[in-house]
Amino acid sequence: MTDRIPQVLTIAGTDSGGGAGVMADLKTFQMRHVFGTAVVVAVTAQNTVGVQNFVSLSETMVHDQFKALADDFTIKACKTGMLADAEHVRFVVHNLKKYHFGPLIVDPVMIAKGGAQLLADDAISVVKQALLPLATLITPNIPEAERLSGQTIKNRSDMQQAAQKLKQLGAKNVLIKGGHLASQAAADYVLLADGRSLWLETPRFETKNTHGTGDTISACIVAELAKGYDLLTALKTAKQFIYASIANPIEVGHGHGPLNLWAYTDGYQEENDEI
Ligand SMILES: Nc1ncnc2c1ncn2[C@@H]1O[C@H](COP(=O)(O)OP(=O)(O)OP(=O)(O)O)[C@@H](O)[C@H]1O
Ligand SMILES: Cc1ncc(COP(=O)(O)O)c(N)n1
Repeated sequence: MTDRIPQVLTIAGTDSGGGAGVMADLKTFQMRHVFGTAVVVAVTAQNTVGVQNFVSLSETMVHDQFKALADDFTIKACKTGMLADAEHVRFVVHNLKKYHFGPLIVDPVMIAKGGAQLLADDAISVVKQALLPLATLITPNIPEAERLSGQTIKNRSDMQQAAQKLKQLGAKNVLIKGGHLASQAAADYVLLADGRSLWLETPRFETKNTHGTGDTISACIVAELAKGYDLLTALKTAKQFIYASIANPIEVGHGHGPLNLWAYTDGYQEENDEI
């Protein structure tokens, strides 16, 4: 039997509200025609208004989930999201070194849209020292890039400088998401391993429904890499996917609503039929 469907993995926290974290990742994987699996690091009680509570899983549960997947699946690409604290970052790093899950996208989730802290302060240095050097691509938003690079980011030139610093920390490729920058465009900066750089840009769509945008764009990149596309093609597809998901809003909940993952169409089905 052949592995016709690429299998991918998210290592993150759940969102009971279904818009971010593991749930957003699995929904994105499904929409992008790959088979999604998950190692749950933390469980949040969360909705579109905010995070009410969360608990992280035991060391054994984290290790056992990794082993269960490694024993049975051929994972082509993976990502990390909410990792809770320093201890859990170390558990995850241990497993990422032990097993081969393909290219790793590190989405260094720190603070939820509603303000809840999803990564303890003591974890930042562990992320920098132990996780970043394993990353094929790191995808911080502006506050996360500021924290990791140790510089403030107010404009595009600051984004470019910060990306160089993140590369020096060991991430092979860098995507700094510009959603939090006050600008008319939604402009993200890409610095590639070979030194090439570019801006990925769409119009900014005015909406409060942007819960899970960071999770969704990184999950889409994982899916495209698993299907065999090169990183630049994966990044461009993911940027179009996220724009369509934001610019065709659905109304769910009373706070920052989730994205419309049905909005993007790219003819993937026809392409697939020819295989
Ligand atoms: N209003 C918007 N219109 C269009 N694109 C947007 C908008 N807001 C964010 N984006 C895009 O969505 C992607 C995620 O960006 P953002 O900087 O918001 O990440 P994030 O803070 O990690 O997301 P989140 O915290 O919601 O998960 C980027 O490509 C960004 O440019
Ligand atoms: C489990 C989990 N992971 C990530 C986010 C970030 O998403 P957002 O910034 O849109 O709240 C979240 N809220 N919850």
